[in-house]
Amino acid sequence: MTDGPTARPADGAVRRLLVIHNPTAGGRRARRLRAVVGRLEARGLTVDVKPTGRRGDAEEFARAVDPGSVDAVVAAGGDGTINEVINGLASHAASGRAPALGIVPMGTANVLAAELGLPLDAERIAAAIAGGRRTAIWPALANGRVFSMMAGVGLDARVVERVDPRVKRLIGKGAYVAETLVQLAIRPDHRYRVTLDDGEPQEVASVIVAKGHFYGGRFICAPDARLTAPELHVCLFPRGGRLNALRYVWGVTAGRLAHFPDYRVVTARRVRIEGPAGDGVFADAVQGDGDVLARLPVEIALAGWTLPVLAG
Ligand SMILES: Nc1ncnc2c1ncn2[C@@H]1O[C@H](COP(=O)(O)OP(=O)(O)OP(=O)(O)O)[C@@H](O)[C@H]1O
Repeated sequence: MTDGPTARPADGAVRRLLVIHNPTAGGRRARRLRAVVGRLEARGLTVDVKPTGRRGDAEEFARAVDPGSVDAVVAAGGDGTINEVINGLASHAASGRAPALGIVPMGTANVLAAELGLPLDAERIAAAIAGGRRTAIWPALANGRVFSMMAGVGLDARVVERVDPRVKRLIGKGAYVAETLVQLAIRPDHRYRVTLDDGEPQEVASVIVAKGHFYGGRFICAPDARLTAPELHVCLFPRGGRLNALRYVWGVTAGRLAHFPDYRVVTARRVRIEGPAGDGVFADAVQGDGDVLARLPVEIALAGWTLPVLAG
């Protein structure tokens, strides 16, 4: 992908950075960020750190960036903050002028960092950012909102929607395990209609639309999905009821999904998901990159542009 007419270094080097930092992410791992910034400055980079004050700030800060004045926008936070930054960079990327995205993983699961093979120690994070090696990823849209790794409808969206951020801060990933158990016990048995491209609608209990092959940490639902491929991998969990939900959760966590005769992964360019009217107030949630991104019905498709990511 080309960078367009900016004043960026012709050699693609990364010299000027805007770091967008969620100070509430991942139990406040501020020390990691300080260490990374120190190492970047020691390498001669100009680093401007902007902390977010509330949800939505990261997206606004990234959207307001002048692509001619920074070489990279670094998201320092969890997958939710990275997702916001990517949404903010979307219009720049659509016109081929996006600064590269850098990542300082500070979240609970850090799925995007895992997918890109990014390190977690300060020295190697700084080296990946300063090194300037870019990987072009193909994000997708769910009702116009960008996601880079996965969108889900059904049990996982319900867990994402209901997990208590305070519990997440206290016990990290355990909060998702606890909320999954709660939802397995209390969640109504909803069914969804999924239409892939111009095919016939099919009924499922849950669906995950994957751009990357890791899910919820380092579980794998769509083994062949790649961020760098312009393709959606649609994971279909057809059977309803609590026992099947439990079986699917076990299949994902134990790496046994591929052995389930009813589980399928198919590729598509467009996915439409419709569902019940939820609890009567809100339609069921659609999670994207681990946050609620939309509500049903949802149209999912490739965004149609690539984003350069500093992947080391
Ligand atoms: N200053 C802030 N105060 C409150 N919420 C924020 C702030 N900045 C960002 N957010 C929101 O907090 C949510 C969670 O943040 P983030 O994903 O960065 O961290 P996390 O929840 O610790 O990690 P993970 O997503 O891996 O579980 C995001 O959806 C983001 O929009």
